[in-house]
Amino acid sequence: MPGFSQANELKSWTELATHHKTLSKDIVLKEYFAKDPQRFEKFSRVFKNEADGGEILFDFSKNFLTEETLDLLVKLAEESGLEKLRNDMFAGEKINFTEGRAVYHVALRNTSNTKMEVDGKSVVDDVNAVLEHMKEFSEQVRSGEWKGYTGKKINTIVNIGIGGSDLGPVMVSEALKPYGDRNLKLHFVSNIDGTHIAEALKDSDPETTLFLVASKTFTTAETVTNANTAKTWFLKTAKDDSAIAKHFVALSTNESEVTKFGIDKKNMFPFSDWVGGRYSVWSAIGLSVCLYIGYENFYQFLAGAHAMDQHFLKTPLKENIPVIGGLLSVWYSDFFGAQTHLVAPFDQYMHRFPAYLQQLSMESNGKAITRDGKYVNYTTGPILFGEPATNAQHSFFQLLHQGTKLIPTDFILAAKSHNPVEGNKHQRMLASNFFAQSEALMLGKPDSEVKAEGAPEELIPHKTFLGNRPTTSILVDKMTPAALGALIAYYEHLTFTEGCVWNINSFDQWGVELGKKLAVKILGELDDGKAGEHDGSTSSLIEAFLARGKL
Ligand SMILES: O=P(O)(O)OC[C@H]1O[C@H](O)[C@@H](O)[C@@H](O)[C@@H]1O
Repeated sequence: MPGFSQANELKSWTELATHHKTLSKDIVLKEYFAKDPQRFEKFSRVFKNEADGGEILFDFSKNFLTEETLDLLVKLAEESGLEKLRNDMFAGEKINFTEGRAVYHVALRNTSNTKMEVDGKSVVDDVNAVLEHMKEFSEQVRSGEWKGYTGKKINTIVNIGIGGSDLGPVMVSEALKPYGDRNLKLHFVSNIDGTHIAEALKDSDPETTLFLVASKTFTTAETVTNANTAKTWFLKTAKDDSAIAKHFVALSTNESEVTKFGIDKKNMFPFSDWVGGRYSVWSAIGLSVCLYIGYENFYQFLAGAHAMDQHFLKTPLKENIPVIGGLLSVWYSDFFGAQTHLVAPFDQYMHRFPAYLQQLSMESNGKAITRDGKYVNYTTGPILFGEPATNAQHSFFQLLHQGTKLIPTDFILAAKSHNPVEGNKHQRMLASNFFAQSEALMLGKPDSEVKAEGAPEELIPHKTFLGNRPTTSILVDKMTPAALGALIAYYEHLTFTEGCVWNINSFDQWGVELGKKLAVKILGELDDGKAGEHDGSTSSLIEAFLARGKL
């Protein structure tokens, strides 16, 4: 445990509160840029990705910060014990103390084969053995050497998993679609809603479909139910249990449940309990990605994340990109009263990125209890949301520009498009929006300008934009596997930084357990056709469902 309980007991927190009083009255971003021609240089950082030689430019200069702010925020990180907690994570210490586990997803992408141990035992060989198995298997499936039970090549992959066993694989395979094998059809089935599996099966042929049952625990009701439905569907045609080995593989930590389900141990891709669900795309859970983009690209994805890990581990805090991102988030949440964090990728392939980040951020830092068991005296994890731009501009950006809420926003763009259609015209239009939005959010539109445009007097307030809305712009060279890996690792370490300052355990998820237990009890009542003891609303709703939903 660190030497403090509540973050707001720290000296730097009090100093930040005093600093905030003056800064919040004074800061007008456009004026700060006019006053300081070096502002961009001071508050932007370039990440050099050793994995593929690419760069990512993080421009923090359109945020509410001065050199004093940054110094105080760095002091806050130091006082909160960020360096120790970070080093403990990289040393395989059990920093997820409520579950007695190490937090070691960084060991899954240890492409430099650095010594990494848990309980004094190296994990490097085990990690590499699974990667080797993934390589061999993905090459067999992609080449057609791996055949279905009737001797046909696999052309459809159905990943059955939910939460961290779904969001990472689906997001990454969408984001890296330009690297995908278009002869492979991918489906991701997560929802217990029968529609999800039914639609995937309608589109599949049992002779050529491979099911990946992805579940860390292999006890998640949705996944086990969907996997059993898939097995029944498959056996209806295949008839023979021995055919399962060619069509079902498991990605899991739970060998006994996997074998009970009927999947052979040799078709199981294991990982360890020190991999949290929302950090598991780097593990065997990423097999669908590996199959789709091929092992070399998957390895590059890991290497890009590893490069960001090294940056996070070794760079002084003031230059440390994810640390700055995390500290800014704390700054907005706890001193400016921001409730949200918007992430808008200007990249259609990244359309599931905000959904992925929702689990990463909100499952990690949606907590209110400090590491020593007290209720926090301040606000913690923001509500993260987002949509790809420019679509988002045409829906909810109205609230960003003229609403009453402060919404710290990240904009992400890759300079080089994978599809430079029409002589790159689309890309130039996309990029012009990326620049225009952050500029407009900062500059606003004063009433004098609206007036000069000839707007009638009564419309002037409606057409005025106050501006001074903070944004972080993230410019990637090209969205390669290594760039995406680094970008995800950036958000992971940003989330880590926030959780450390707030002194909460970012690595458990007890909050999702309650709903699961209650649902099991009510399922029994639905099976019996009678509502049990509930409040008036719940019983009536159950009765109404039973009356209307009869098959
Ligand atoms: O991989 P599993 O074990 O099926 O878990 C799937 C999901 O279940 C729960 O909702 C949480 O624990 C998530 O963090 C997890 O990702």
